[in-house]
Amino acid sequence: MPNLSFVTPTRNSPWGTYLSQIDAVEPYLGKLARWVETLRRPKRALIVDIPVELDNGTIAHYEGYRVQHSLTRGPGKGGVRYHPDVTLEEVMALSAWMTIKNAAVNLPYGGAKGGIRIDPKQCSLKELEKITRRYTSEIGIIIGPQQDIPAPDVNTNGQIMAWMMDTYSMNVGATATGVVTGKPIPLGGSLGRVAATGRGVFVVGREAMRRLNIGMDSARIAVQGFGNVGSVAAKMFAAHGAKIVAVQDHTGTIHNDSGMDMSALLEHVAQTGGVGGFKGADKIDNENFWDVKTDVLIPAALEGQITAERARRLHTRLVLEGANGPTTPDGDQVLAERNIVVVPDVIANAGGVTVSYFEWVQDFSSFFWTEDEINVRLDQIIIGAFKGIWETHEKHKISLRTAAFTVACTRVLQAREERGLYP
Ligand SMILES: NC(=O)C1=CN([C@@H]2O[C@H](COP(=O)(O)OP(=O)(O)OC[C@H]3O[C@@H](n4cnc5c(N)ncnc54)[C@H](OP(=O)(O)O)[C@@H]3O)[C@@H](O)[C@H]2O)C=CC1
Ligand SMILES: O=C(O)CCC(=O)C(=O)O
Repeated sequence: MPNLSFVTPTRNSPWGTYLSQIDAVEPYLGKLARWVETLRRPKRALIVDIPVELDNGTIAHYEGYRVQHSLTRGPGKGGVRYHPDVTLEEVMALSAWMTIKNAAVNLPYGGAKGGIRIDPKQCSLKELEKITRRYTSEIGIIIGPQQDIPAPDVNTNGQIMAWMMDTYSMNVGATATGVVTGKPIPLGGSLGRVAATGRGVFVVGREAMRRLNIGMDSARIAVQGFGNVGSVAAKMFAAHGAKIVAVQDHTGTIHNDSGMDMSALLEHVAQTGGVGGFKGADKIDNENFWDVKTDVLIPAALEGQITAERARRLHTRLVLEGANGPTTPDGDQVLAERNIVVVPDVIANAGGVTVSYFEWVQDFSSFFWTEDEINVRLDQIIIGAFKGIWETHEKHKISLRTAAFTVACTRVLQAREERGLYP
């Protein structure tokens, strides 16, 4: 492990996972490998204290982060996560995966990510607004439409982006719609952004399934996480004939061997807040989710879910990583030994940031596209990027993850070399 004094990663922790992915790509970088160390260090990491007065009158302090892993190919870009387990180490890894993802689909961005260590389910709407506004002011010294552009991630949404945009705009004295993406449509948001990540998961999955001869009509799919990414992906796969046989979130794990009715499940989740208790499926133990017989498994929750132990139990042919970093290095090794194909996060979930890029471009030009135009362009970019990664995987006989990293790191390090080091 490189000697960064401010984190202590382990082999399967998020930053440790990212570092092992960089180790794997190094032999495929040719002469650019002399620059690889730049990828093992974030360019800039900001830790902020967020003091707020709660509804009961007490003062609470939350820890917030914004990490800009790379600014080599353009401004930082990446979401903001609200979760009680957020740490600097996790945000560093998430920001580094943004560098790789943005380069893998050739968007003109570096990579960044932010987060607050908080359980937003315990906060009132008023408290959430205060926390978001204070966090935005604190990280305001490093974000901006040309510097670093946040977006939604776990437990953040259009409302939070609206507060961030408003706070930043008040602080700079001008409306700056391009400072965040994933905004509501009336504030310069883009059509198609809410569904974009799940749509990208579906499009990449369909491309991979075609290459692996997995028929859509007969495909059995399990999804972990039924939020923005998992629910849209599940709905799209079901609409194209696949069977969603298992779904898991914090409220439980449900299973139906004949496939579930997605409209009814979405309705149930809208009413009750989770998949638990859904009448159209049986409840099973959470750990048994990993034993369900499937063709495609979509982890769409958090990091570190597919451990070596779970990877040994999977009955599937394809893992489609909707979440960022869901597979540990040990899990990845077991999947490779078992010939289970993994389409990595950095391409499988790149649809969201791609439409964020469209939103940013639309905000700058103040000219807005139709949803059809957005979806056609999204599909073109994602399918083209996946094709290039697949060809690299076949050419070097390497995993799709190492192939995606080869394409992306080559772009980042070429830019690094051409920019040079000194002001
Ligand atoms: N939103 C986006 O545009 C993008 C998101 N991603 C990644 O996709 C993943 C999901 O993000 P998103 O859908 O936006 O987040 P959401 O907050 O919308 O949903 C997260 C989902 O995961 C569930 N979940 C959380 N922890 C667990 C767990 N331990 N076991 C089972 N389920 C769990 C949540 O359940 P519950 O509600 O019950 O807590 C919820 O259903 C993350 O890794 C994120 O970084 C990647 C690219 C873009
Ligand atoms: O839309 C964006 O800018 C970033 C989304 C994100 O955080 C991700 O892709 O993980």
